[in-house]
Amino acid sequence: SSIILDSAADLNKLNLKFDFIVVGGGAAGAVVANRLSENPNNSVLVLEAGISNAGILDIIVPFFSPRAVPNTAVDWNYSTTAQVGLGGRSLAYPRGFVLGGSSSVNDMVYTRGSKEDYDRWANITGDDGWSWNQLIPYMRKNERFTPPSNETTEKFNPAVHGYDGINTVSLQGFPTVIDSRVIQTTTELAEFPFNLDMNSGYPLGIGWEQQTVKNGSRSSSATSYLASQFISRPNLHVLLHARVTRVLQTNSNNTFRTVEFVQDLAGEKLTLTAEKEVILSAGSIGTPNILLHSGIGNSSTLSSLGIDVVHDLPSVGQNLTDHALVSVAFLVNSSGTWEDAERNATLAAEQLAQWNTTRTGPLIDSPTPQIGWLRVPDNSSIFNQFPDPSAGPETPHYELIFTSGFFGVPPPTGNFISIIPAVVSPASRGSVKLQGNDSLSAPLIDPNLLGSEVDLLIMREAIKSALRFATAPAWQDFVISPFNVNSTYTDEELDDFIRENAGTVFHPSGTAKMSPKGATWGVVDPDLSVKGLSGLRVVDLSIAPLIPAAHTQAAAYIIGERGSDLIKEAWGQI
Ligand SMILES: Cc1cc2nc3c(=O)[nH]c(=O)nc-3n(C[C@H](O)[C@H](O)[C@H](O)COP(=O)(O)OP(=O)(O)OC[C@H]3O[C@@H](n4cnc5c(N)ncnc54)[C@H](O)[C@@H]3O)c2cc1C
Repeated sequence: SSIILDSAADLNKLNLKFDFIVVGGGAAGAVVANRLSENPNNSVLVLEAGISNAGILDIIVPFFSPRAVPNTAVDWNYSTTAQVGLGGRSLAYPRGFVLGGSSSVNDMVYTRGSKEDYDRWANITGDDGWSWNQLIPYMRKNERFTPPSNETTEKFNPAVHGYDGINTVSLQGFPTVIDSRVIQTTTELAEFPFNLDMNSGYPLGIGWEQQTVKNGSRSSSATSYLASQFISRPNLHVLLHARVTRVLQTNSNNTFRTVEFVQDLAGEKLTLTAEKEVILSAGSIGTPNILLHSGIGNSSTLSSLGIDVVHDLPSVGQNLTDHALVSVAFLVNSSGTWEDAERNATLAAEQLAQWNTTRTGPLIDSPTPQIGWLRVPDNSSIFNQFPDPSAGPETPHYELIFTSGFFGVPPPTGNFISIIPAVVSPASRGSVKLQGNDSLSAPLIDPNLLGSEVDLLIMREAIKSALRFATAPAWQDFVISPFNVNSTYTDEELDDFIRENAGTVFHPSGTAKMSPKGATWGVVDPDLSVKGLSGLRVVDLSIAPLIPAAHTQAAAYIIGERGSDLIKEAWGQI
């Protein structure tokens, strides 16, 4: 009996009390709901603003992930403020509006980040529980590593994976025209070494992508942590179309266990009170938005917006950090790139039929067969001007994402591949702010992409690196020429190219960041409880004090796993 409900009236009829109310059924929220409801004595409710994930082809078929967002029914359909670092452009800023949250709409790349990334969290928070070594058990609780049955260990290191976790992680199952050339390049150009497994804590080098795909379909937090065997627990309920507008004081002044929500944007405001705790898992945009509308934030800014201040916490919504990317496209002399099916409806229909009938073919994989993680050399003049923004010498400054097709809308003719550099240890910081006191209006989202000069300089180097990669002998009978940028560009021309073309990897983090217990800055303590309040915790990527140099879903899952244990610990359940 599935207990996913659509209407609060149906929930009320059940006449239940809930120990824990989880706000947002995304990557981290679904983990919390699953782990807390393992204990049959805990009654757990998830309030998810978005829709059901069931039956939506664009989020089930891995290769269709770029169609899932932006501007669809499963997207919050946000956009950013004008980005200074991008020449004043505003970008679409998708977030999953669906059970599973952004894990239901993301591109399925699964990367943990570096050991140094998490050790830096431990240093900043003063809690060694956030160090890499202590988080390994939580990485393994998340991961059910399931390489294709014919896969050898030439593509991964079996020793670093979890095999009994809940979320399936696999390797690409269908070959692409770039695979052998990318790997051959690692034997030809010393600056691009092969890395057998980028999830070992030591990501530097070029290697095979690991992806959240199970038997040819997306594995999201909704299909894994909220799979039927879990959602059928009598002590776990999920209410969809339930958009939390505020958390409210319960009884005493500093206790916040009551949530206010709406099901219909024009409808009445409903409230529910948790017996034990409310857990905000609404993500790096949703969580600060709820806190600010609740009067928890910078008191003078809130007052000026006409919001009653209940708790002065100036860091709420600050520290928004994201990864910028830009695509370097190459014209190639080969068929077998994405453009073939993009320009041929018959071929596209055949591929879908193959996926439908046998879960084989090109649609079973995310669009990213290989990835590289690289550093600007230590002796670069960049570091005479700016401190190194990375977590340490084993942590990348930038990433190269390899695809066997044109990233974005392809030109009318020609076959393409793309190498997509991204700045993964950025210095730029932005913010989530309110535009007014209407709790249903969209917040002002400023990721400040490439807003710090050092990030722009690193992006320049990353583009040059992508261009050098494609000059290896491995590409000589394949690449005809770079298509949208080339090695004759001056630094000024590169900067113009970046500002005109850069976008986001969709990794907003850090807007409710952790700090040491007792610190006057930060939003949550290392146990993820909101500073100065009781009954209220945050468990999602917003608590990251610094963005990991990685695609961020693994971090969100890890936070969900450790966060669940911290809650159980607080209630004497472990
Ligand atoms: C287009 C896209 C591509 C991406 N690609 C990758 C990738 O390939 N690899 C990778 O590792 N990461 C990727 N990411 C990022 C990754 O998915 C996120 O970092 C991760 O999902 C964050 O987890 P979270 O739990 O913090 O938030 P989310 O997963 O976003 O969950 C937040 C949930 O809260 C709900 N919510 C928000 N506000 C409210 C409210 N007021 N009331 C009730 N519910 C609310 C949302 O609807 C959502 O379900 C991508 C993201 C996007 C958008």
